[in-house]
Amino acid sequence: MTLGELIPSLRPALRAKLAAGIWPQGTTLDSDGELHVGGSAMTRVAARFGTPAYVLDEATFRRRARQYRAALPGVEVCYAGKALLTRAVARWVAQEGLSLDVCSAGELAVARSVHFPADRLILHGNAKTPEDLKAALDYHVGRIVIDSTDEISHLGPLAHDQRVLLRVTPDVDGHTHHAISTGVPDQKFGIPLGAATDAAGQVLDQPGLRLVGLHCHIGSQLTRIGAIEEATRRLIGLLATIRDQHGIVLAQLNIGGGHAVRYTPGDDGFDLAGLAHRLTGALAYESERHRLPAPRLTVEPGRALIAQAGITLYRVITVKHLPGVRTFVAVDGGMSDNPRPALYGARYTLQLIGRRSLAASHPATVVGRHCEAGDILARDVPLPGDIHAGDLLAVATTGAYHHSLASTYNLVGRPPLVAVHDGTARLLIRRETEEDLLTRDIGV
Ligand SMILES: Cc1ncc(COP(=O)(O)O)c(C=O)c1O
Ligand SMILES: N[C@@H](CCCC[NH3+])C(=O)O
Repeated sequence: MTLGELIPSLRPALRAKLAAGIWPQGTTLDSDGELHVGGSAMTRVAARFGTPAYVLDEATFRRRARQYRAALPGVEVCYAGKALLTRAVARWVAQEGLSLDVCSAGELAVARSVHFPADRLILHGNAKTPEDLKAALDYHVGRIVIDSTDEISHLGPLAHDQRVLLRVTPDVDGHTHHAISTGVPDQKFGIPLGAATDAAGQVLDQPGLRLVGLHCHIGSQLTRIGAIEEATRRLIGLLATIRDQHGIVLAQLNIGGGHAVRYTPGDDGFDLAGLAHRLTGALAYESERHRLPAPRLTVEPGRALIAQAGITLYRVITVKHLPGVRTFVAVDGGMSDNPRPALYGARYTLQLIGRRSLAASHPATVVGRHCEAGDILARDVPLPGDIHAGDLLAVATTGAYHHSLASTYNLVGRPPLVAVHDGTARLLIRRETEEDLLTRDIGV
């Protein structure tokens, strides 16, 4: 029996400190190492659903959604479903009054399955297939964001009074990892600023399309709000040029998402209040300068709404101490459930859970079970020196781009996604089984 169990009034004092703003809201670590998320004990979740497991705290997501709506009054907040989309998440998005960005017929099918309001859906994609476009037109999605001049001729003949935005590359560097930097000329998304006025003319020539605004998205995990402000200013300038050239005033300006979150205590956060302030100023100034009515703004955060709501639970399988080299702690997941370290050099905050260790912390490298030396989940993170096989580890801030980026590499089935709320835990996505994997393998 732990001290906390013997003397319940001592429990708060015995709680260990968790880094602020990284774990789901209200997460606590008890004196016995139990981690509570959304009122559920994570050792019980691990026992019930197995490991690895993604856990998602509904209240954290809803709170972030409300914070966004409160910080940006009058601005449409559109959740970018690519970060994590399931039917439950789509319902939460609908209930919180957000719009939803989908970027494939598959994501649209999830939205459709919960009757997500079509007028609050925005379809994205730099290479939408005929199936993507057909699905969007069938469901009458509110807006399609045109990404290329080819797409104008693909979509135009199929559409009837379809509202569209034009995605423009504003030539603004978001100063983020090059793989997720999309505001600069040398990347695949959008139409260059210099070509956008002509492209707008091509859209206006299509009787089936109704051009209602412009879009830009300069990248992901952005910390510099000045870059988003600059892109906004440039696009308002473009609205004026389009008015001057084509005699049409576009009413909508979607400035994308990309707002950063903190994965480790040392990371820069994102100044949402600062962004709101700078956008209000930029919108008023540029609209006045160009004698334009202020367009309705849309923001499209994915990560900033859902990353902090998620954690991942792993079981330690082996520990290798290589003297003078490093300690490798190998867990039962890896790059198939989290490719972000391999893709972007991402770093995380980890916690041993399920027991309290008094051993001193040492740097260890947490690796996965896949057949790649680069299958590293966390390099040189402090873990108790007595960590051993059978221990449980929790990794914070895994709500965004984990489940959605997962693969079945080495034919390891993808983990379940468990939602926690008010002390209950329920399965949103079940674990992928060997039978699931074999079902698609139909040629013998
Ligand atoms: C068009 C568009 N909107 C929104 C997002 C959401 O990005 P994030 O999750 O970084 O907010 C993305 C992804 O970068 C995107 O491509
Ligand atoms: N997958 C990236 C974000 C991509 C954003 C989508 N355009 C990440 O995990 O950081």
